[in-house]
Amino acid sequence: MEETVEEHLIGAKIKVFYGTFIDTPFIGKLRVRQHTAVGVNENGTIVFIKENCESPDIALLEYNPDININDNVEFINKQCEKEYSTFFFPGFIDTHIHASQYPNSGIFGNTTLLDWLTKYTFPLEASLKDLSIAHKVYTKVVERTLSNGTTTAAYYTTIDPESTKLMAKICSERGQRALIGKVCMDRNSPDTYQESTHESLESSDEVIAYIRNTLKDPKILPILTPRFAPTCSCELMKGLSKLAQSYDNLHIQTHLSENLKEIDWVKELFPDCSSYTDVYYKYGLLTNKTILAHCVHLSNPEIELIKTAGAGVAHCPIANTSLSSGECHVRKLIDEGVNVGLGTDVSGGFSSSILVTARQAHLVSRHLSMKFEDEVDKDHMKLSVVDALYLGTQGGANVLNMGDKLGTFDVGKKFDSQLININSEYDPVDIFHWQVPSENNDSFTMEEIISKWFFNGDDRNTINVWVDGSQIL
Ligand SMILES: Nc1nc2[nH]cnc2c(=O)[nH]1
Ligand SMILES: [Zn+2]
Repeated sequence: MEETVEEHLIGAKIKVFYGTFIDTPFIGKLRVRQHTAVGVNENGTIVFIKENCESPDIALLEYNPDININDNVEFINKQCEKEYSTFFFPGFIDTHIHASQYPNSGIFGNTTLLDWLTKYTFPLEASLKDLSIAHKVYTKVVERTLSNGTTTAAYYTTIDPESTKLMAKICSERGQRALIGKVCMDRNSPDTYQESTHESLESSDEVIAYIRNTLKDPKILPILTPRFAPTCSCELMKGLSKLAQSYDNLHIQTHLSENLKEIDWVKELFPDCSSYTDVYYKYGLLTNKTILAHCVHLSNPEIELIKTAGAGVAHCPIANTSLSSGECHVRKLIDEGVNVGLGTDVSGGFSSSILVTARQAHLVSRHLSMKFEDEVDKDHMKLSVVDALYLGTQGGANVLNMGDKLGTFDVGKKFDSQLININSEYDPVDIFHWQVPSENNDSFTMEEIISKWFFNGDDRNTINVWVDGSQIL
């Protein structure tokens, strides 16, 4: 017999999270909701939110008066006496990270992009063909990103399909939401780390088939990954574009306009294209599901192309400083209507934490502002703490074309969350008693408390993590 909708609701399991919820629904906006109950169904989707309610069971019964509270409900009560100190915050979204480069975090010396690739990066990536090494590295990077509150990541692996499948399996088993991309590069690469055009396309297809038909975890998605134009032939890029279309618009990720020498090289390699961005446009790789890492030196027509395509930018401020690439004009991109999120870009970036990356985005925007004469322009270039947190959550979700599913706490979205505690014995934030938000004039606002966490916090403050409503840390 078919269940009625009501019977289904009565029998269904539900989790009700209760406490303080903080998120950034749009750039510049910090939303703080206290004494709030958030109901999450078995699929990990938020089904109700009730603000300012005395207890979570009242909110639940309002949502469904017939529910059997004893059997079908799990309450996760994190409302503390010290309301300011423990709060749910959306899981961070890393829109650009090379899982395979994790062992080199912090190793870049004085190199810049092209010699860094040759000296450090290609040899390391090649070594992950050994599955036992790949297993160690990939297990560690997933553990590390999760402990820093990253619930979704767009990963690059290497050119090797077997270890790429292993990475997808590790993410699935550990419960992280991930886009997994086998790197494609069929020219201008070392002999020991290069594939033919045919191999690159075949093995990309093999990884897609594994993720879709064998792994079958809806949280794990394949993403086509032409490394960057200099290492991809026109045939390869055309082939990948076809592959993306044949699977109903697959995600694509690549690098764009990171370093001036790289840009000159692209001009030489593609004399028929009007710009670096035009290369990806011409070969069908610029879609509303394309993630473009860096975008430091874009011209106005390139920004227009990206905007029209609906592609997103992964801003990687740590890597851009470490490899001396330049400063991305994040505010300008946002003003022009381009989606921007944050990428750790491990190991061009030395940290796998989006909180550290957001901090760096904040600082880089101040360096950029110093180049402007006009006081209004100077100020406008600066990203606030709240802006940077937006980029690490909802901004990133928009870049992945998942803005309606991830990034904030709203009905219909997935419950991907971290629980932040900024008043535990070993935490590094150090809020003093007179700073605790209260009626007292000297106390801090919640925005100031968030600012202390933003600049001083680390993984010790991320005490739990949920993806799709399931606790995984
Ligand atoms: N930062 C960075 N830029 C790239 N451009 C091409 N490959 C890479 C890479 O691995 N890291
Ligand atoms: Zn990168």
